[in-house]
This record gives sequence, C-alpha cells and structure tokens, in this order.
Amino acid sequence: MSAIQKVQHPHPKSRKYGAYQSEIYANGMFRNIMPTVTTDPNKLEEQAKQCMSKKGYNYVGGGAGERATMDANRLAFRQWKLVPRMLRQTTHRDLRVELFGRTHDTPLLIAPIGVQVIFHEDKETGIADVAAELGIPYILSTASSSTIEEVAQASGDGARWYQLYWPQDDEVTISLLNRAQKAGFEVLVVTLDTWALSWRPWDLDSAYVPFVKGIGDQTGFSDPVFRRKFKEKHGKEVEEDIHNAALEWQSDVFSGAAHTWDQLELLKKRWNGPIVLKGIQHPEDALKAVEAGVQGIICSNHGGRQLDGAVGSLEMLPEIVEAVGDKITVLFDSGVRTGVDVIKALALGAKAVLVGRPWVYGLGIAGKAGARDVLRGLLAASNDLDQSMGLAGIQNVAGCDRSMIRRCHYPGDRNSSN
Ligand SMILES: Cc1cc2nc3c(=O)[nH]c(=O)nc-3n(C[C@H](O)[C@H](O)[C@H](O)COP(=O)(O)O)c2cc1C
Repeated sequence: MSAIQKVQHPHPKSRKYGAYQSEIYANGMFRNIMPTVTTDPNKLEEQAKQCMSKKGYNYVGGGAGERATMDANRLAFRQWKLVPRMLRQTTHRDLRVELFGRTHDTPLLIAPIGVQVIFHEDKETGIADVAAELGIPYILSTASSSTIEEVAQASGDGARWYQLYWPQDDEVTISLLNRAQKAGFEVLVVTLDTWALSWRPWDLDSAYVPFVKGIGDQTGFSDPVFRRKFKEKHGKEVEEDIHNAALEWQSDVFSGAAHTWDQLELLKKRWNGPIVLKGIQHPEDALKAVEAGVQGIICSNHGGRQLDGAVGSLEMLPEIVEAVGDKITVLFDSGVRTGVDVIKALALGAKAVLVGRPWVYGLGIAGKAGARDVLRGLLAASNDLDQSMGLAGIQNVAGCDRSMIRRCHYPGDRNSSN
C-alpha cells in the first residue's frame, strides 16, 4: 500500500446515520428539546414499562418460563468483545448490504412482531412507514393487527418481507402467499419455532392473550379463503362471530403440530422468490435447510419467547455459519440491543440482523415517532452502529469480520438491557 492513503469520499448511496447524535445535542443546547425516548439501551425497557399498558408491556417484555433463554441471549453477547483497530480511514462508513440480489441501506431488518396495536395505535402500518423512511426492510408478521394489503400500502417503495406462521390448511397457506406476493413482499420468512404458544408467565398471570378476542388475527379475518371456509362451516360472516373466528384462525396457525421438512415443497412451489427459515439454532438444521433448497436461515430463538432454558442465539451463530458457509444466507436475531451487538453478529458471520424488542419499546413510549428514534439511535452514533464501526476501525459491513472480535469471559459480566 502507498504511504499516502487516498482521501476517502462517502459512497454516493450511503446514508449519514451518525448525524442523529449532532441533532440531539443541537435540539437540546439551542432549543431546549430533549429526546423523547431515552438513548440509553439499559433504560429503554424501564421507560417503556412506565408508558405502556401493563398487558402491552408484559406481552413484549415477557418470555418463556423463567426467561432463562432471554438471559442467555444477552450473556451470549457479553462474552464477545470487539478489538478496535486504529489509523484506518473510516470517516465515511458504508452500512449497505446486499441480500438476495437487492442492496439495502443498512444491515438491519425489522423483526416480525405480532399484534402491534396493543403497543400503540400506530401499529404495523406506522412501523412499515418508518422502516421505509429509514431504508430498513420491514418483515410483516402473520399475527398482524393490520392486513397484508394495508401494510403494503404504508410501506410504499420500501422493501418488505412476509413472515408466515404456517397454517395447517394448505388452501389458506396458498392464499396468504398469493396475497403477500401480489402486495409486493419480496422474501418469505417461515417461522419454525412457534407452532404453539409457549408457557409465558407474564401473560398467563393476567390471563392475557389478545388473539382470542380477534386482536392480531387481521391476516386471517381479511383472507378470502379463510372467510369462505368459516362461512361454510358456521353459516356466518367472521364479523358476526369474532369469538369462533378467532378460535378457528388460531387453531389453524398455532395448531400445536409442527410441519416437517418435506412439507417445505409446498412453499417452494407456491412462493416465487427467496425463502428464509426463522428459528434455526442447530448447525444440523442449518444443513437441512441447505438440503431443502431454501435461500436463507435466521439464527434465532424468538427472543427467548418459545423454549425456556435454551442456548443463547449468538452462541450458535459461529457454528451455523461454519456449517453452511456461503451456501445459504445466514441472518441473526435474539438479544440485539445496540449497534455494537449488530457489529458482533456481523463479525460472527451474519449477513444482516433483525431488531425486535427495542423499537417495540419505542413504539410503546411515543408511537411510530418513538420507534423511529430507537432505530435512528441504533443506526447512529456513540454506542451505536455507524459510529461504533468508525471507532472500531471498520469502514463497511464487509470489514466486520472475525479479526475484530474476541471471546473473553469476565466473571460478573452484566446481563443488562434485556
Ligand atoms: C412482542 C413480540 C412479538 C413477536 N411476534 C413474532 C411474530 O409474530 N412472528 C415471528 O416470527 N416472531 C415474532 N417475534 C420474535 C421476533 O421476530 C424476534 O425473533 C425476537 O424479537 C428477537 O428477540 P429480541 O427482541 O429479544 O431481540 C416476536 C417477538 C416479540 C418480542
């Protein structure tokens, strides 16, 4: 390399996420406007708890059993530390990544989160709008409180993926896939770990499950095949008997029976685009996904909401990446709270990272504006993705590699920002 490095210019298409930090200081110093949503990842959940309804907060903050998997998710992040490099040109960071042939502005994805109306009336349509604005693909949950078509409209030109809770009824499944494709959803995310709801004490103690009242069932209630079948069976429209319609829909999507690998053929035949399996934790399942001929997997344990006492998701990422190499796109979620967490997951081989609870807390605090603040903070400055990459000496996402990270065990490492 020559002794004089060339002056670096920003990539014309990379966005300046780091500007958010200056904006916060300028608002406070000159206009006395303070951030609505805390910028401290360790205080976010507590602020949300103060602002949200008890049931709404418990639904997002809770997990399976004694929340041991949730703890493991955070501890798995704590055991990896970044090793920063100096005197590198990192002034202009480039956060763009390519996934399934499309370039995205950041390595973040909005994790599929159900029943968003219980957190704020801005719900899925509001978050889809924010995601499009920030250049983050929005993954719509099947357990949505807005319809597929409403979310597509709110997302406009934004990238959108569709998450399937896979119904037992193939005709209904095909109808959902057709609707999602028609509405411009590009990637199908099939969640494998939630064919029944787990034991969730924070919801159980107040006997709260929104779906039985028809909340979060909008995908089914707006589906022509589901509606026709419901009418044939009950002689009524869905709206005339919400209680039974809710039961019927729930027993199809959370049936208590898992699908099997061979059944993926149906989805492959009916979905004209990339398919990503969500909920992979074992390297052998990752290899099975390669064999099954899908295009991607998400190393995820559903944020510790399904199986309690399970391994932290990040713990399994390196083995999964090693097992599948470049044969399939590996994405990651469960426990991501800061930009540095994103760097760690990328350094351990994920191509992009899904963010879940943090923006839901923002949504609960201040609606879509609150979710936007959380996501901008995550992408932006100190402690967060863009600036942390710079401080670590990393110029772009490809620079997040194994040389930047080291496994270290310090007794007493904190398990905060759940
Ligand atoms: C309130 C809530 C609802 C969720 N709903 C869904 C869903 O409908 N479909 C799905 O695949 N995953 C769902 N998830 C899991 C997320 O997609 C993601 O895997 C998880 O939030 C990652 O963990 P983290 O939030 O602790 O980072 C949900 C998670 C939460 C917190």
